[in-house]
Amino acid sequence: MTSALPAFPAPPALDTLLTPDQLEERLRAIGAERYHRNHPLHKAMYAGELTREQLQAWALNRYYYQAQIPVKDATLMARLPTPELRREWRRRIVDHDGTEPADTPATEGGVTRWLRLTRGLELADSYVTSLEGLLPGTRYAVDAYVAFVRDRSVLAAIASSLTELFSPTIIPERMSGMLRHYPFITEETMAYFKPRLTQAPRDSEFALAWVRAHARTPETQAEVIGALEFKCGLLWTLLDVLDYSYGRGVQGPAQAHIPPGSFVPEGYVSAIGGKPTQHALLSPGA
Ligand SMILES: O=C(O)c1cc(C(=O)O)c2c(n1)C(=O)C(=O)c1cc(C(=O)O)[nH]c1-2
Repeated sequence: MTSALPAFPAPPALDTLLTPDQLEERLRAIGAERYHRNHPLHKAMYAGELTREQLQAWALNRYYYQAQIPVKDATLMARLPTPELRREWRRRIVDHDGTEPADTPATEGGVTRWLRLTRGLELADSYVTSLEGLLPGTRYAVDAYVAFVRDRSVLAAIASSLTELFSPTIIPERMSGMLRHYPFITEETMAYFKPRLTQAPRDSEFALAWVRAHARTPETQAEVIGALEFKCGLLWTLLDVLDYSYGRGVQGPAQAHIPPGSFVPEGYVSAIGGKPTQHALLSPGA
């Protein structure tokens, strides 16, 4: 039995056909307006206005995005029709999952590098990877990305990765702001981000060229625009749910709405009651 309503209906066609340059201009305008670089929580983060516990919550939740990116890419790769496209997507999976120690070159993947950040913030790997303390909103938003690339056209799926066109703007401001403002953040804990500065432009240039070449009707151009809007909304939502759940700065605990079962930092207990998630933290000396 097929369901009556598609999970992600295609948006209505554009009124006019855009040239590839006009389409790219539209996509860049969407990024300038909607990318999570403009989210108030991102700005507060690199301005040094968050507490260590709020950064723990961010890193813990964003781990799920990192962990599901290779799942998303493998889902898409299975749908790609040519060896050239599959090779391109295979490299993305290797970037995130790494290679075997015996492989040449043996590379650490992005998911493992993310754990350096969560460890630097004193979260235990076992707690982070168990996904136990995730906010439900994080889980729904990230799962929607995997479902989107599974259910929509290959063109829309490829276009949904185009937020990476804009990540080279957000990563340097996040890295330098965090290193400057938080004494417990070091180059080592931020190691995840450096390789992304070369990986993201390479990946997004390929995806952009492919989209420019293949979105040549008002229908497909609308799909591409809709895919990028969907993805910007997803990244925005990841920050919205953190903001709502943990608040910002020293006022955070008084503003917090932590859902039952999600990570409860020690500093939130007097405001919200309940118990802190002690097993979330590295044991001293670990
Ligand atoms: O730090 C960021 O703000 C940021 C943003 C994005 C993005 O724009 O989707 C990605 C990443 N990082 C990232 O690290 C990453 O591996 C990644 C993969 C993808 C994707 O859609 O395939 N986006 C992103």
